[in-house]
Amino acid sequence: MHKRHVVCSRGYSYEDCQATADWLLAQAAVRPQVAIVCGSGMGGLADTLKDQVAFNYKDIPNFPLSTVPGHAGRLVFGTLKGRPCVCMQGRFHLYEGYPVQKITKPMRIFALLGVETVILTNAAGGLNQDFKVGDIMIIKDHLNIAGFAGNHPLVGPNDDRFGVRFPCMSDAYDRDLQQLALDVGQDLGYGDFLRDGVYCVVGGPSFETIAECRMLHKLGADAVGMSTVHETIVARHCGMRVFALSLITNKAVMEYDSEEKANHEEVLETSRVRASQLEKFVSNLVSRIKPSKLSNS
Ligand SMILES: O=P(O)(O)O[C@H]1O[C@H](CO)[C@@H](O)[C@H]1O
Ligand code: HPA
Repeated sequence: MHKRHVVCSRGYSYEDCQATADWLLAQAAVRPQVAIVCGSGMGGLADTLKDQVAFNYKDIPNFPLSTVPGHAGRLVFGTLKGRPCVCMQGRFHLYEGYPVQKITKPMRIFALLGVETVILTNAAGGLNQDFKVGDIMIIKDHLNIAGFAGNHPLVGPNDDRFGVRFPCMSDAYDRDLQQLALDVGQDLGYGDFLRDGVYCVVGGPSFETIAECRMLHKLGADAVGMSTVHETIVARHCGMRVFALSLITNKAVMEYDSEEKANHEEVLETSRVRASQLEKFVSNLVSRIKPSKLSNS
């Protein structure tokens, strides 16, 4: 009982999430069906929303703050090809020092806003040797190595109002949405740089060693990054569908004679180069997602 009180009082309880959702619902007329999270350097996605109502994270009650370059820190409501959406222009990462419950709290708030589908985007290093910088990888599965050891967003008392104690993750990434994204990519002529694969989350903020990259690849990962998986788990826990993609912004360094060095500037530069194609991809995908219930916005 005491333990439950401690966890709830940190600001991640159902009531805390509901209070933030109520505040947002009172400020914005849009009732979003789709939530989009912008990866590093991909904040331009949010700028494509029409009829925007935007909030700086610092002005939203009980919302974390963005601290990473390439993550502006704004929550943008609006429409994308007529579909009501909310977009996180900036996400939170474990290495910023936030507890995993805090970086995933926006997912619970989205569920309480009535969001049905979450689209997560990220920048990632390519481990699969067939991948090239600039490829877009549709995430079909993930490896949550830290999660095996207990650094998992659902650790703590379970609130059944969000979801079940032991949620299934074999269907974490919605297969219909993956197929729809492939169709959208083909229609846009993106076939040459559209892939699918397994994303592995690491804690960061240092990039991986050569031995770590080789290990992750052997374990079945095609791309490595420092986000997304925690958000996926929490979004699934509260019943939302998830589609996720990685932009391969750099090749993971796998050879000892390589002169390459992973760096955040290259990550942001690759995101900039692919920005308009990513925006088209996501907006076309959003326009073709069938809502499961009729919106009143
Ligand atoms: O996953 P997103 O937020 O796109 O950011 C990726 O880019 C940063 C490293 O350059 C890390 O934060 C990594 O996770
Ligand atoms: O190579 C990487 N490793 C981890 N995170 C990343 N985010 C972009 N590129 C990378």
